[in-house]
Amino acid sequence: MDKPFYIHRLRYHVSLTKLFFWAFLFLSLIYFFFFHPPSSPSDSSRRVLWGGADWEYRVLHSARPRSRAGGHVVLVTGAAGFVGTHVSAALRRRGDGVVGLDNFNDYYDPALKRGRASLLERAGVFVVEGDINDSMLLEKLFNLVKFSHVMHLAAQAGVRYAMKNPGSYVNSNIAGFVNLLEVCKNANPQPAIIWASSSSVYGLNKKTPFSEKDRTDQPSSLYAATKKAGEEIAHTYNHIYGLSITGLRFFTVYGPWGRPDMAYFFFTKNILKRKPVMIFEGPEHAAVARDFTYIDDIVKGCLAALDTAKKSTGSGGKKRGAAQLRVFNLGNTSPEPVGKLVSILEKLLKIKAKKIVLPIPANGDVLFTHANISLAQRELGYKPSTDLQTGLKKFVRWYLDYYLHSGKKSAV
Ligand SMILES: O=C(O)[C@H]1O[C@H](OP(=O)(O)OP(=O)(O)OC[C@H]2O[C@@H](n3ccc(=O)[nH]c3=O)[C@H](O)[C@@H]2O)[C@H](O)[C@@H](O)[C@@H]1O
Repeated sequence: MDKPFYIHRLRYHVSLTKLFFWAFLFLSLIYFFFFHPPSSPSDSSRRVLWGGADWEYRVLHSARPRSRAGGHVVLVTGAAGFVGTHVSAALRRRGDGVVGLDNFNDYYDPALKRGRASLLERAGVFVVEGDINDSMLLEKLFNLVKFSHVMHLAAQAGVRYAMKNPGSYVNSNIAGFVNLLEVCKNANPQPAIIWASSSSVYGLNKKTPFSEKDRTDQPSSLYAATKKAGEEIAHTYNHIYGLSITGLRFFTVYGPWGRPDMAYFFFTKNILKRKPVMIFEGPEHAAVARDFTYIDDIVKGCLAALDTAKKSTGSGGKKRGAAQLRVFNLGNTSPEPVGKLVSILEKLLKIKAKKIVLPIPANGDVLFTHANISLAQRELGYKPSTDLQTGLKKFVRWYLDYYLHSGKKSAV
């Protein structure tokens, strides 16, 4: 017996609905897997924030050295970062052409990064918003400007965060670094590269003070491992393409406009808010110590590394001769226990800290750092001159001014 007409119509509607449902699901999956931007804090490369005549004018203007004779033309990656801001400002102050690059990721309060970029803007440095993983952007910048140097300070920093977001370290410190070197090696002329390694590469090394000749094959955090990988990658690009590369192993850099994820910074915040600070200690109550190094000393070391860097020898991806490859410790040669850091802050803030002493968690932190700086002293004339008390005094003055007197909210 024939089914009534409305039954056929109903079936037709049901299969049409099913078809739409499956088509929608299929398209959603394609969008999610192929077009959905990744959520890593350091990846903003898919947002196009650059280009256009006005943008090009600003890049070219920023890249122009103050005097036409001499003067370097430097691309500073991570320019809105702590060290990047100070180095960019110092280069510009002495007349070099400086173009900044930063992805303004939200690893810590991006408002602080925007504040640093405004500071640079006023000093005549344009900070391009973009990612070191964006080859098209890097190529565009190198097509516009003949950079003599790249000061590569963009990185995923922080030792302990590597356990939470390992991918961001691989993305910035390895993939991003390789991407930058690929563009540098193809550039004509090739720039000389100075980049930020880290004292953490010494890892479980027991010999102190740490010398550049000591072993660095026992990293105790993924962060340290990616910085060590960077040093090996630098060797390869120097060897194959004739890029001149200088790695700087920074030792716990601190100071005004610093990083809110670092202990001295969030200890200050906690003490002011009457919240406890946790002081880590080693086995048998051994003090955990760092060779805290003040930002102005680090800036001098960075500029000296840039000024003594020899030219790369290759061009357009071809090596034409052996090129310079260097690595230097930039520390303070004066390790101080974390407890001492807290007692200096207590005096400067005139507030007693609520201290909780606890065993150092297995989170990648090392117990002790101490730089031997004789190589940097000899080759760069590097001579740190700021002790922890003096440096923290300057930091606290800035902190109070920036957060309390200006009414800004402190976010970690
Ligand atoms: O110089 C370096 O190689 C590294 O210095 C710092 O790493 P770190 O020395 O661990 O600096 P903080 O995170 O500020 O820690 C300083 C000290 O305070 C200790 N700490 C940290 C946090 C805390 O709650 N309590 C505490 O006692 C740490 O164990 C460490 O000894 C930076 O965060 C890294 O990006 C950099 O590469």
